[in-house]
Order: sequence, then structure tokens, then C-alpha cells
Amino acid sequence: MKPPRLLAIGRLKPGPEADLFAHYNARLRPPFIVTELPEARGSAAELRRREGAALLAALPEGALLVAMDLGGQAPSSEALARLAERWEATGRPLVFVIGGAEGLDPAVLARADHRLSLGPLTWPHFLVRGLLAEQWYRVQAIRGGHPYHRAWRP
Ligand SMILES: C[S@@+](CC[C@H](N)C(=O)[O-])C[C@H]1O[C@@H](n2cnc3c(N)ncnc32)[C@H](O)[C@@H]1O
Repeated sequence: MKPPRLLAIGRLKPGPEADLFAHYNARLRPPFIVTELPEARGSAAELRRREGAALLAALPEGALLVAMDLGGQAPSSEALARLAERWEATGRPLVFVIGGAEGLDPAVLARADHRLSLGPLTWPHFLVRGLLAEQWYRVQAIRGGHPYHRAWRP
């Protein structure tokens, strides 16, 4: 399996958010390859456009782009595991993008093959890295039949 990539705006400093991401990323086989892009300056719209252009320029050829977007589709963990299988079967490099404080530019959302939501709540972008890594670990557990994911509900 090719390693998934994570393109994210902003430098994650040492602290609880970095620890959370590192905790789950260390459990992933293979782990995310992370590329951080600097936060841009300017008005909110300019900043989104500049960050969006940098994100798009950093995509590998043929990338299957999954934009982390609260307005996207919010699947169950099991449905995400099925999506992961489909994405993997394409053989394209899988790239997740996380926006900065102002969110993702419409150009990035338009380029995205999939818009993945963690629910309608707005999460801080540095926390989204850890939440995504945990869900990707859960997907790995579901696909491997590992008891980390307990599917039973009352
Ligand atoms: C602070 S949020 C940006 C909020 C911005 N107003 C928006 O609507 O996107 C920063 C980034 O975190 C990610 N994010 C935040 N909440 C999310 C959620 N519920 N689902 C998926 N991604 C989320 C997105 O990539 C977003 O661009």
C-alpha cells in the first residue's frame, strides 16, 4: 500500500496537537507523509487563494485529492473504510488536504475528488490532523478486523 500524504497549512509546533497526531500516525502502516505549507498573508480571500495555489502546486501528478471540508460528506467509519478501499484500488497517490484558519480556497474544493467532513462542527486545523490520523487508524483496524474498532451499538 502506498503511503497516504497529508498536505496542511501551518507549522504544527510541539504540544498536545502534535502529540495526538504523532500517536496515531506512529500506529499507521504506512504512516502519513506530511508536508506543511506556510500560512499566507493578506485578506481572508487573498490568503485562501494563495494557500490554495500552494496546495494545488504541491500535489503529485495524478493525485486523488481528499479535501477535509466541514461542508463535505460525513461518512461513518465503516463507510470511510469502504471509500479507502476504492481509493486504494485506483492506484493514484492519495492526498488529504487540510486548510488553514480561513479554510480551503474554492479552487481546491473544485479540484478535490472527494470532500470529507468530520461532521458539521468547525475544528481547529491543527486538531484536524490528529482526528484524521485517528480515523485513518480506525479504517485500518476495520479493514484488518482488529478489535480497536467496536462496531456494536445498542
Ligand atoms: C478552522 S477550519 C476553517 C474554517 C473555515 N471557516 C471553513 O469553513 O472551512 C481549518 C480547516 O480545518 C479543516 N476542518 C475543520 N473542521 C472540519 C470538519 N468538521 N470536517 C473536516 N475538516 C474540517 C478544514 O480543512 C478547514 O479548512
